[in-house]
Amino acid sequence: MDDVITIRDLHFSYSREEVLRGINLTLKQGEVLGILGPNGSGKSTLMSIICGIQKNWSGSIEIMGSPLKDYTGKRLARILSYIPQSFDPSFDLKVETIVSFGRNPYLKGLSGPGAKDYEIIDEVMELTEIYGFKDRFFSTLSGGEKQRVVIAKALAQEGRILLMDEFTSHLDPGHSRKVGKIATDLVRAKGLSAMAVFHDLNQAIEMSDRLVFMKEGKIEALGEVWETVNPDVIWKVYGLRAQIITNPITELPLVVFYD
Ligand SMILES: Nc1ncnc2c1ncn2[C@@H]1O[C@H](COP(=O)(O)OP(=O)(O)OP(=O)(O)O)[C@@H](O)[C@H]1O
Repeated sequence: MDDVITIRDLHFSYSREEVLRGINLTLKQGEVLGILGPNGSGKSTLMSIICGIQKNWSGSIEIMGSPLKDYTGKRLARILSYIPQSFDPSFDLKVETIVSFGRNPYLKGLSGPGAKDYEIIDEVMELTEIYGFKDRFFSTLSGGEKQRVVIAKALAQEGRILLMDEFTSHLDPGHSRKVGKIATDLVRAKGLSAMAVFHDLNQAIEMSDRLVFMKEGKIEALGEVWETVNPDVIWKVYGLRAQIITNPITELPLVVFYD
């Protein structure tokens, strides 16, 4: 498998204290890489560096074989789609308009989206089950509905790499599974690659090919699910005692906490 993102010795600090302290990891073509770790361990910071929001980092990051620092914003946006934890537009806009922003990296000059763009916009709104309220204003939606709009916008961007930061955390269990599955099925069907931050360990196990456990800006464990999910790692990372059993349906690890 080729690597679509390669990160070597990444360091970053917002002020004096380092938040990322020597991160080494790769995202392989076609995989979902789940990122786990307690609050403040640096997961969102890592995502925001990869998608070009945070700048003053040191180390090396290559995306599709080119240094991240060589990308323009528009070129990066055609490759990377970022789904943040929350999205707060400064103006209240209709759902369809927000989803259509996903097509911006493809538009020329001041021209708006064309027929082909609208085909894609409609398709992703159907997929994420928001088509029914495409003419409503964003501010009138529930938290979970808003999150589905943000996911649709990212899908409309058609990046080869999806970066998803706790992207199902506002969703009810039904939509969380459904939207999670849409994203991972899409990654697999279209040969995309994804990095996704999770807090729910069992959801991360189900959705990911490999897992990264972060703690205090460092990687504690990295590898396939059965290699990384064990009581020692969970104790070190979260300070929680857990037993790992085999999920009788998926045959994947199932984490049961007993603290
Ligand atoms: N804009 C900022 N300015 C200063 N410090 C920040 C800023 N954003 C994050 N931090 C700090 O950086 C550290 C890592 O934060 P980050 O948001 O990356 O963690 P996280 O693992 O994503 O946490 P969570 O699970 O709570 O979302 C934390 O100590 C946080 O307080």
